[in-house]
Amino acid sequence: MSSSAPPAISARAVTKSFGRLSVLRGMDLEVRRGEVVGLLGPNGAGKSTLVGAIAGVVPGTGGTILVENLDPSRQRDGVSRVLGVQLQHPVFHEALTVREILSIYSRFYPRPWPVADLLATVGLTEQAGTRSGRLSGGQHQRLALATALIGRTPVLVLDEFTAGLDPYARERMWRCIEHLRAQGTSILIVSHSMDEVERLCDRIVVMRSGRVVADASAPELIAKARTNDARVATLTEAYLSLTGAGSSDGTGGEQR
Ligand SMILES: Nc1ncnc2c1ncn2[C@@H]1O[C@H](COP(=O)(O)OP(=O)(O)OP(=O)(O)O)[C@@H](O)[C@H]1O
Repeated sequence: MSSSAPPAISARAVTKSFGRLSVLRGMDLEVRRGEVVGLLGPNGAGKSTLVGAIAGVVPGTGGTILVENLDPSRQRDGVSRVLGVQLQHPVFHEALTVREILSIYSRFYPRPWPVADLLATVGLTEQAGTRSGRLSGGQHQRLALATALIGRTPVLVLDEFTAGLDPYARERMWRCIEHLRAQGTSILIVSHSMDEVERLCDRIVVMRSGRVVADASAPELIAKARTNDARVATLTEAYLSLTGAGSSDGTGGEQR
């Protein structure tokens, strides 16, 4: 891809507060075209808030966000044509079947993934006629991923897309992402799985308390953490070292 092409996603100095809680505190993140980037951070660090801001569904966000040079807060229609998003807790109409939900989503895109093919890809063929309210947790998660993929958009943002999936389904989804990556799709993956980001991502952004604490490849992150602690040998150990071990103590926003 030409180096002059704008990034798939560019977030600069992004801020967001909920009342007195400052959740994003000058967050920077870039996903270049064709790149797969992982976003890691403790519970409450602000990852899903950033995903919502990129999707244009978090009002009152400061800083600059561009998706393929489009502003999600002002150019929602344009952004929705280039960006597929899986939110962390999507809600579907419980009375609609899996096939009906995907058929509705497919109408928003000019060249959607054929529903039957997509059902096979995410392993939901047998549940095509099942109402979404009757799906198991993992099946609901597969449906959520399918709604993000159906537009065959050049940019994807996936928020914990394999959470709750069995190992077989997880492997299947990882292969699907590898296939999309090979086709040049630009992807941001929010995850708590070190295996997942190590396997899929070219680069990993680690955030804490609404800011970036590291942005590098997995081997670079390990090397960086090792300069402070020579015992660091794995990505998990590097992550714990970079974010402060045992840091799931309200490590999200800070009161202003
Ligand atoms: N709509 C909202 N109103 C008030 N506070 C919110 C809202 N959405 C998120 N928050 C708060 O913002 C902080 C960051 O939440 P966010 O969901 O972005 O974290 P996260 O990094 O995605 O966490 P996790 O890993 O647990 O999914 C949390 O303290 C959360 O309670």
